[in-house]
Amino acid sequence: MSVAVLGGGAFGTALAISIAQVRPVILWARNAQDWTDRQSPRLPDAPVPDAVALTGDLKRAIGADTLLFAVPMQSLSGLLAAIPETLQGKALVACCKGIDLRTGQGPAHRLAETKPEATAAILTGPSFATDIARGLPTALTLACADDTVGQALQTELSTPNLRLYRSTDVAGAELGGALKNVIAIASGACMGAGLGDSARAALMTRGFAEMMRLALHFGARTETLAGLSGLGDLALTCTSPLSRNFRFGEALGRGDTPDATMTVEGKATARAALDIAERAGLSLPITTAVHAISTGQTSVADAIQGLLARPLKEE
Ligand SMILES: NC(=O)C1=CN([C@@H]2O[C@H](COP(=O)(O)OP(=O)(O)OC[C@H]3O[C@@H](n4cnc5c(N)ncnc54)[C@H](O)[C@@H]3O)[C@@H](O)[C@H]2O)C=CC1
Ligand SMILES: O=C(CO)COP(=O)(O)O
Repeated sequence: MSVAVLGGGAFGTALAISIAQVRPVILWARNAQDWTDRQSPRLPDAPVPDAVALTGDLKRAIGADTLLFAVPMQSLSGLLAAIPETLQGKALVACCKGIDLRTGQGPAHRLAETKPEATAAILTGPSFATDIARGLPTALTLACADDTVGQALQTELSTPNLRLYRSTDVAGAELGGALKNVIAIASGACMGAGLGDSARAALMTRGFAEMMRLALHFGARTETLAGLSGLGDLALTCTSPLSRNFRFGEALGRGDTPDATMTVEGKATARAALDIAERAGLSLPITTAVHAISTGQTSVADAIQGLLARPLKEE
């Protein structure tokens, strides 16, 4: 089975580097012609090996049997629109984290709705691209509703440093990976504002409660949220400055201007999560606060004060 990664950013490039250890892989980057020394502008110091066929030809890439979609969540529909071809019988693996603002769908559901002739899956979990590219041990969740396809993908995409755990809970994996980025912004804002580790622990814990509340409403399984794609990724992203969502929140907490060139999935995800929560009649106070600080509607100090002043309730 041939594999192609669509998206030459940090994560797509890192995945291609790792997969190239076990099989030839195509890496499609829309700006491949601008790369220097086979290095992604988004992942410097990690040249792709010769086992990676780097191309700017999308038609060549989608000829592979397994396609990994590693573009930012809000760009996924645009990429799919650039692929009018039928993808009959292929496996489409979403490698992005978020909720589509227009449809309220997670990435695997976007793939499934747009390309019903193919089988959709999602690859998500605690993994910095730089760690994967360096060959450091990483564990991810590979979720596919069709467990037979899931088993095949698990075998096909596991590498010496990429250990994949299989699940059939696509909704849970999608929402865990999406919502953890929102809480990571809150965690960064908390640390940037100097509120301390105890406050961060409270935000992570209550943020996980919001993740569970929303995900279980959409049929997710508790064990999925308590696994790599939920709690695992939450722990990683809320505690490391390698996280762009964390750094974005940290800058806001410090009163600095965040780096506008970074992909920060949690900003759009906060808005999208509030839209689906409102329709579901669910309260997400931390997500609400993150949206407010991310859009400049309130300061971090006022947002934290607002959370502390909420009516007392049972845990
Ligand atoms: N960077 C990381 O450590 C990890 C990232 N992810 C996820 O991977 C997804 C991609 O993020 P990164 O690679 O980190 O972002 P990035 O900012 O490093 O790269 C994004 C890439 O997507 C390309 N792109 C954007 N719109 C496109 C379009 N319409 N068509 C084709 N290419 C397009 C850009 O040119 C860029 O090369 C995100 O959802 C992120 O949450 C998941 C795990 C780890
Ligand atoms: O998803 C990631 C780690 O699992 C990458 O986190 P950031 O998008 O916050 O950099």
